[in-house]
Amino acid sequence: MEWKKISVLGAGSYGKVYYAVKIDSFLLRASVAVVKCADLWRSISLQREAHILETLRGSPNVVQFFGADVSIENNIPTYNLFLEYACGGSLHNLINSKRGKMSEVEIGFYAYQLLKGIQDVGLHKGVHNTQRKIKTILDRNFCV
Ligand SMILES: Nc1ncnc2c1ncn2[C@@H]1O[C@H](COP(=O)(O)OP(=O)(O)OP(=O)(O)O)[C@@H](O)[C@H]1O
Repeated sequence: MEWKKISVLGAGSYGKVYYAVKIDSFLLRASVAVVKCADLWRSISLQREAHILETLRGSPNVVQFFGADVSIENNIPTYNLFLEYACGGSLHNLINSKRGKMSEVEIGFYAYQLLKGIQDVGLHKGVHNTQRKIKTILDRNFCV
């Protein structure tokens, strides 16, 4: 059973981000994920991200890490990092869609969850001393 890349969600400096599905025809079940892809030779930042997310598995305010592998795409070894799909898009896009205007209640709502996520990252020994970048993406309930 393989993940099938369906569409491009975005891109980072390392490569592209895809929406992907995996169909289990035996159990009649479909799973969705996000796949971040980079040429293997320039995937060090993604590998580091995988390591950090691995140590944060189970944290409710951090996107879940499903695993990583290497595949051959157009004869090029490609590193794939599989993540929980956050269907709400990025907090940055949400703020832009509101032309930068948010109520105090909304700001408090997102700030609280953001701080909870940062706390999870900060509490984890494995992430200590690692340069951290926090990306805020939203789930279907518009929670960080
Ligand atoms: N788990 C996810 N669920 C939904 N969309 C995602 C997810 N992860 C990333 N994306 C989408 O892909 C885009 C790029 O992702 P990513 O966070 O890796 O890039 P970046 O942080 O902008 O890049 P860089 O790390 O090079 O600065 C995001 O802006 C977002 O739209």
